[in-house]
Amino acid sequence: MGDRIRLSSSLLLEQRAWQVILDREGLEWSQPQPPSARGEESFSVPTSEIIAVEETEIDEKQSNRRKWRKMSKRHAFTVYYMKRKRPHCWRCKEATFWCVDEQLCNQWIQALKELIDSQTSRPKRLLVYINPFSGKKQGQRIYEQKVAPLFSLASISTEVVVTEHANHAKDNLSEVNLANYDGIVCVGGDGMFSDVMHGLIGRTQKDSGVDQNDPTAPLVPCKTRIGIIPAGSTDCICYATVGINDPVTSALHIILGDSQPLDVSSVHRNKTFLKYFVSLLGYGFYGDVLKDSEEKRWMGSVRYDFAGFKTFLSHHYYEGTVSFLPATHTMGCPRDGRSCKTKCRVCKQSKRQLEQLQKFEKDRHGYDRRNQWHVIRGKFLAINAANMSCACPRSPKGLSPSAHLADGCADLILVHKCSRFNFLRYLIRHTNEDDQFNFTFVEVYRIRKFHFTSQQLEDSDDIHNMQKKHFGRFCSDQPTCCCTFSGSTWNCDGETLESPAIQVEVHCQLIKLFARGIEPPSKYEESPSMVQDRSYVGRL
Ligand SMILES: Nc1ncnc2c1ncn2[C@@H]1O[C@H](COP(=O)(O)OP(=O)(O)OP(=O)(O)O)[C@@H](O)[C@H]1O
Repeated sequence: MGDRIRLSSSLLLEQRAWQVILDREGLEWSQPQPPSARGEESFSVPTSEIIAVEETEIDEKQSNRRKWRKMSKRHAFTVYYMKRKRPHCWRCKEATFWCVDEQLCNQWIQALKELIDSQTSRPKRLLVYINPFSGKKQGQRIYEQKVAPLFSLASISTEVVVTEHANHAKDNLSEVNLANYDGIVCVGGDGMFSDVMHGLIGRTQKDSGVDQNDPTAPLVPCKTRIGIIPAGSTDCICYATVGINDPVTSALHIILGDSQPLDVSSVHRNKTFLKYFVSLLGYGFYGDVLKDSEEKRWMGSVRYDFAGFKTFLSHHYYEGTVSFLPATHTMGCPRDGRSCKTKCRVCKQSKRQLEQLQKFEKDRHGYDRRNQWHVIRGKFLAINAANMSCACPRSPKGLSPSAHLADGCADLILVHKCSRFNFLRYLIRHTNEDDQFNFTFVEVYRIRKFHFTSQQLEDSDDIHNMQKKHFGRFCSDQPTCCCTFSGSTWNCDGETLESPAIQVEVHCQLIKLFARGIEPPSKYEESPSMVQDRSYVGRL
């Protein structure tokens, strides 16, 4: 605790007397004379984890309790704070302290309010977009029952927009006055997040006069943070940045004003902007699974397993050229086993070094980077660019377990043509402890930029004519292959993208989320056992 004590009083909690101390570091309560059987009891909540304070309404039953009869008047205040329930899962807890007089009670409430207000990173006004059709169509219910009461407890005002069509949030963000809000919240899945992200990045570039179609234009980072309340059928971005898909935990990250910078990659074809992604851009296997699953939406969530199995059996491979610029500014590499954690040092240092490198490249205008590009021609079962680990409940370590959220890099994973059995071994390694990159047919690089051109496009300027002319070309050297099409689709953060040639660039820390990355397990162990175990949310 800090040395500047603001308040120190003897207060009652759960009918026992405690010495309660408040300073700028937080709130601490301990037993002045611990009963010998119980041993010393002391609890603390850091300021950054105090959610709210309220004067407590005292009902008849409470005021008639034996201990209270000694006091002439009854006054109490309740402190709401964040408690780690299990790894990555947070809850709002409460502790009610009883004071001997009204003046003391008001003094405590005032001091706690001042302390909470000193947390300037916390949002006061939020713009909330809810997709009513996300996942199991529970978005609105989840928001109203689990999230809105917490926002109101934390005195956050909200403007809620229930989306009426695809891209509603994106379109809306092009015209709202962003200065009116401290953050944007999306309630839905990865698609909804993507809508909000595209809206916010597009708006920021437009306001700054940056042309998104220019692949060489440095993008302006967005100031407004985005919060994700997971309610979709796929919530991978929330999982990879918070560690769990839990609406209450995400709401608490927003309330406490967490901030997690995130890299965003842009996808262009020549001078046309196509899309942004923060998680995965996958061609071949992951593109085909997505395309097939989109055609089978009527199957519900089982469509992903079905499409995955079918795509695995079809075993298509794709020919093309990948060229990439390796990341030289970062001290991390894809197989170093150093996963991205809260306050990641790799991300911080990489950002600093990238800024120096970009300044050097700018100063030496015309600096020839061509000789630094690597070129790989081949036949690929999958080409994946992972901007983050891409961990999800199905694959808790993700496609690239050591990829970082904010280091200005992506991990480019090239899975060359191999037997079905070997490809199955590769896929299985995403679910166990073994290194999924330890195969001769898998290459992985940490990169800043990459280009891909499919074989068809290299052969001709007109891809459509080429598909007709060379139909089945890729099957010709694999007689058993039953392939009836020659190009794959890109899986761009769960949205399909058709383009036989793309240019990708990672933009370091372009956006910020209300999150803090993955907390190490020690954080959970440090969390104090609490005197009261009444969950605020549990009562809602
Ligand atoms: N009211 C609406 N009607 C139809 N589509 C909408 C609506 N609001 C948002 N969308 C679109 O729905 C898409 C998917 O949304 P979201 O990711 O929230 O749900 P999901 O169930 O997880 O989706 P998916 O199953 O595609 O992963 C988004 O691209 C978004 O633009």
